[in-house]
Amino acid sequence: MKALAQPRSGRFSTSESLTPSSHKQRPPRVPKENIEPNAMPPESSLFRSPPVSVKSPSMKSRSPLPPRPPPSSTPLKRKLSLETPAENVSPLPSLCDSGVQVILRMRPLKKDEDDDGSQIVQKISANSISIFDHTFTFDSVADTGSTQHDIFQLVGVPLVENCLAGFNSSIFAYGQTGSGKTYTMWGPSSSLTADSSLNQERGLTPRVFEMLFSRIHEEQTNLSDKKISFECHCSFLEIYNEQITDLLAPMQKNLQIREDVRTGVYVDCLTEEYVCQMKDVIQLLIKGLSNRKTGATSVNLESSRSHCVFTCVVKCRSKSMSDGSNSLRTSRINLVDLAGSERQKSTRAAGERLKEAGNINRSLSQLGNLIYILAEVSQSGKHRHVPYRDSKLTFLLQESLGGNAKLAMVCTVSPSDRCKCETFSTLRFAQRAKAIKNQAVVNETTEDNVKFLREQIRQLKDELVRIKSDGTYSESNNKTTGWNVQRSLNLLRLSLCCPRTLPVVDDDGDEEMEIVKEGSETTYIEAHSNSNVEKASANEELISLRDLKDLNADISDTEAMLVQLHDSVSENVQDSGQNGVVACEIEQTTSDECRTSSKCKDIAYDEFSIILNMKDNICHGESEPVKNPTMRKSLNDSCTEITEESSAVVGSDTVGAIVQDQSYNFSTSRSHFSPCGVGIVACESSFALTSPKLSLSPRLENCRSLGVSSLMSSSRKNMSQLEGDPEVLSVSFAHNLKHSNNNAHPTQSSKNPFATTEHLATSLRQGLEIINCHQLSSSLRNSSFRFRLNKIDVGIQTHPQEYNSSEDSSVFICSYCNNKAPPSECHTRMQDAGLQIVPVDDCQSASKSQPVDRCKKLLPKAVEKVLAGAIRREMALEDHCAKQAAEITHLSRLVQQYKHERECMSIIEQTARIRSVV
Ligand SMILES: Nc1ncnc2c1ncn2[C@@H]1O[C@H](COP(=O)(O)OP(=O)(O)OP(=O)(O)O)[C@@H](O)[C@H]1O
Repeated sequence: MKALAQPRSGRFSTSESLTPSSHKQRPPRVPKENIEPNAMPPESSLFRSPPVSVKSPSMKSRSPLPPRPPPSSTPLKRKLSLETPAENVSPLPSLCDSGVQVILRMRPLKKDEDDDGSQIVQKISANSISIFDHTFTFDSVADTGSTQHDIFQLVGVPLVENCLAGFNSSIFAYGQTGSGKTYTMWGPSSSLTADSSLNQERGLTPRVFEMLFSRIHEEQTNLSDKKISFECHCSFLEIYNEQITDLLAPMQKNLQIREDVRTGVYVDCLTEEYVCQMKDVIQLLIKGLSNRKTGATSVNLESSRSHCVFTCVVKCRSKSMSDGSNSLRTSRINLVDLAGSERQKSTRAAGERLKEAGNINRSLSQLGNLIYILAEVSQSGKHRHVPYRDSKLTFLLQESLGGNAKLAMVCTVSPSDRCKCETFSTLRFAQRAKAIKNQAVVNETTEDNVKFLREQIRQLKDELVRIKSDGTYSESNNKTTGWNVQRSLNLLRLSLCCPRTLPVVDDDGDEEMEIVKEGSETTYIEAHSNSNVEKASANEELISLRDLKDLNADISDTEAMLVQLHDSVSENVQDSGQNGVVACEIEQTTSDECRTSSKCKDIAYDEFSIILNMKDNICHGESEPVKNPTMRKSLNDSCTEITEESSAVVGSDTVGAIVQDQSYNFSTSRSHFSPCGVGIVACESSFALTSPKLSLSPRLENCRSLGVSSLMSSSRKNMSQLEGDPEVLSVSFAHNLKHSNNNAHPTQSSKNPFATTEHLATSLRQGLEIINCHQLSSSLRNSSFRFRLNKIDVGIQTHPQEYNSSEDSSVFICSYCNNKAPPSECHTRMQDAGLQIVPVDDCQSASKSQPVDRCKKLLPKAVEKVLAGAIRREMALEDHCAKQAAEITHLSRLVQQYKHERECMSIIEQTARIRSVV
């Protein structure tokens, strides 16, 4: 059985609520109603709408509240905004923007409090009090002499009238323990007797129902032109230690709060009793209150230890005698007696009482927080997260707090000096509550509504048939129905685009809250999880979104890497200039020139040689005769540290290095391996560009903060030979990366996440193509790498086979003197030195102050370390990126499939909803 069902005709009769994404959305808040806070509701006007402010555009523009969607966005909304209460001709509910009515009630001093008879709280006018030179103003102040009848007149009568007019209405009693909340709401238990009408102490609730039944009878008698029937159903629950218990069936504990698109929030399995007379209500009150958790504290002998909510849903069906039109008004009354806040110091609670007190205070604090936020939103107009789901109380009563209900709050205080802290706290709470603006609507469905909705159903059915038949969507039909079939899809798109910060679809606090609490995906899920079907889809969606989120993060990382690589590739292309030789090539640039060349220096610092090239060279190197088996194994494993013994490398390539502003030049022989086995053995692969591997996407997260940049010396000419103009590729790549980055950025949205995903994949592919081109080119020609390791700037340069083949292969650069020398001679020298890589100006520097030995030791180790690490990373990244690429493809397919299913699902759901409404 459903209870606490919030009639939401004001919601669901708007087109907004007809969309799957908006069923939880609160009606947008509008400017403050221009009525006196304490103004009584309209004269008994069951079928006359209560005062409603007409929202003119100018009024809207002055609103401090969050901007609303344009009123003409949908037909239903348009009607809603144009409606005037006087005319009351619209089939749609009238709208009433109302502030919270706050009454301050002071209970008389108790005997034990009456030390000197002085009261710290003084009533200074009908609606204000003073306390220690502070003045607080509310809607009304009921001092110690006020009676139960006074309170009823202040809040009870308006509640009844509002209820009969079709508004949801709530009264909350808030205050510290022992301040008189229970007394105010129900009266003393002795007052709840069969003949309670004679008891002057009976509380607000019995008085309200007395009046309600009386007014119902009155309406049925007086309005002779209409046939009217009323139905009232009551439920009674308590929230004790964050668990809901049915007070009318106390065996039913730990009930769950659920939400329904049509009826709103309700408590599952809560007993609802039909009541038609006062006696019925009194019985329920007695039963419920006797089941409520109470306990004795030092402050209150019969302290309520739970929040309790008495709810009555009143349905009024009327049929006009003149034109035979039917209408249904549904309103809901919530009478809430909150547990009292208490300080352990004053109540000296212990054991179970202490635990209760903790829960009570926490729950009240969450309520206070929510009130604070709602007040701030109402006053500043700023959009904020409203944490309705922080507690059962706020979640259950969310409609009363800032939503579709008229709310009155009776704040009770003790005038005793002992309670000044709690009293101040209550006064501040009351002041904040006063600032909240609810937006109540008349919950009425008329025949015109039904006609309108029938027409919508017809159109939706047509749309559904059309989409089922050809899978297309008609925008024109969308305009006529006012319902956007693609909205859910757009939400998905937005979610996909901004997985970390989902868009707030409307100024609905609850949805916003989900964003903060559950994360972006959850928001979307929550917003769509009011049916099992939706939940199932939502779960799938969640999985997809999470996957995409992770994937996006990975792609972002990869892209960042690619951008860096691309930058350096571009730079390298520039540096290569016309001759295609890197600027720092040792053969063409002396070490001094390198040092003095700012360009060279800039490049040298914080840059690292291209990892991919190393990998490629290793692969190519395998086809070369391997004279050092140890090294070969090392290469193949790619992960082991290369030992110095295995570093007797000589190839036809030349390796240059710059160590701490010193340039070194090294010669290698083709018949040997380098210590790192990378980029030194010349390759013989073809220039022909085969399809590049998709997976290469270096990732530098563990790269010891090495700045990475490729300095491969591939000329434009070579690139063109490979495939197209490299610059064209580069530009395209850069453009794509930039574009992809923009789209992938969490705070930025894109219109098409599917395109984004594919776009990223495309960018990755293109980027990798370029890198591979460079790899290929560089491995064939020459390349130089530079990096910085432990404050050492290192550069490595390889010279291509062709280059060397053009030279006399028996002659290469001497690593000692930087002169061309016969290999045997140089080899001997290198062996003597015990190093494969030696300073280029070793001969010269030996005579200088620079300690040559130190450089000799330093360089190989540094190079080995970094290169071995680089190879390892590169291999891992290759696998990783291959997986990513596969994942992207898979997800793209899933998303496309989901898109179609979702569209169809939305239409089916909407049709079902409208059918159920009708
Ligand atoms: N306005 C009042 N006139 C006379 N007696 C009052 C008034 N308000 C409260 N009392 C008395 O004060 C005592 C405490 O009141 P009550 O139980 O209503 O406090 P409470 O705020 O509900 O406390 P708790 O939060 O602990 O349940 C009761 O004995 C009640 O009869």
